[in-house]
Amino acid sequence: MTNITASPSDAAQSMVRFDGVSKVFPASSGRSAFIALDGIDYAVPKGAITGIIGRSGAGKSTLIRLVNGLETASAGKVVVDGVDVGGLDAAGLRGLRRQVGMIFQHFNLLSSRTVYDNVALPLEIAGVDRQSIDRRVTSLVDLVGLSDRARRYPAELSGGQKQRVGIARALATEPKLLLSDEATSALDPETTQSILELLKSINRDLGLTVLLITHEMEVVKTIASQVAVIDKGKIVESGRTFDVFTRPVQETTKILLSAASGVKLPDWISSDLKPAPSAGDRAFVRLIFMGETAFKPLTAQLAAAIGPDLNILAGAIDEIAGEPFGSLVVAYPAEPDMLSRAEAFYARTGLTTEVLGYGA
Ligand SMILES: Nc1ncnc2c1ncn2[C@@H]1O[C@H](COP(=O)(O)OP(=O)(O)OP(=O)(O)O)[C@@H](O)[C@H]1O
Repeated sequence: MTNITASPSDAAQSMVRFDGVSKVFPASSGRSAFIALDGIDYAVPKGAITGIIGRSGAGKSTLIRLVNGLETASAGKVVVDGVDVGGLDAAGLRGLRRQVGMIFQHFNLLSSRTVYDNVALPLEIAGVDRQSIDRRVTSLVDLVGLSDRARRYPAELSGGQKQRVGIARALATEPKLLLSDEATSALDPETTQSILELLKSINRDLGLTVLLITHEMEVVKTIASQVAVIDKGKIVESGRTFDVFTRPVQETTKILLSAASGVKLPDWISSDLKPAPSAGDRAFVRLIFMGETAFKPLTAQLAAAIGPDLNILAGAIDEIAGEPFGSLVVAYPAEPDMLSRAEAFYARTGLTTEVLGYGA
């Protein structure tokens, strides 16, 4: 298991730290007690966009709701910018929620209030004076590109515009941390991209830390520099998005990412592959191009090293967390001299490879 354990030096660098956090929902009306989170140790770095991914029911929502005190931990500590959330009284929690904004899948806007008044609401609750509210709301509505819609009601807005209002409202109290709970899951792909661009620019320009949960791998791949994978209430893998997406270790991660990164072999090939070669078989190998190797003409060199028996089956070039990433699936005879020539070539060029199996 790869895991980020906060050391004293990175404690100062983390916006959120989960220290041995568990959450047990007690038994109720015929349901037995349920362990939703089980010993989470994880540090969310300051200033970054971090994604939490996992299957439905893995514990993502529970984890994120612990950060702003919407849930309380059954064991362990959740520390937000140095403050132990479990130790806060009601006034402390109100203060925390000014520091931690949140956006939701279904926007959660008040339908009876205009765009302007929805964004103003957290400031009214915080007792900010009218003039300061006006200044702040005007600039936030402008920041999210809705100046011409400020007097409209939610029902008059598209989904993307509603989420822009949600973002402006979440930023009203100048939080240090923005939590995003499936914020683009109800939006079409084009609108999703525009919301992700907005979140990216807010992260970059305001230095706001973003922690998002999503079942959409594209979202993480597009904007998150860090990712953690949660499965049955445990963090099973975490690290730089590029590393986790290009070299997933855990089976859960591989399944989650299979459609989002690299090239998937057609089923008619992958279902027939064996772990060891028989006479006359070919080796099916995935070549991964990243960093410098993404820009080198290695396919032609591989063809020269293997000869005319090299078969290129599938390929794609992609970008993960802003870094280029290419993947090519090739096949060649699994004969000893051919395999050793290929191995020598991979060693010489530093290409990352994965033997998918052997078959005809
Ligand atoms: N208040 C509750 N009482 C009892 N069980 C709960 C409660 N809230 C969540 N759970 C259970 O805890 C588990 C984790 O739920 P959670 O909503 O955190 O998962 P998730 O990864 O966000 O899933 P999804 O992507 O489907 O929203 C689920 O099995 C859920 O049924």
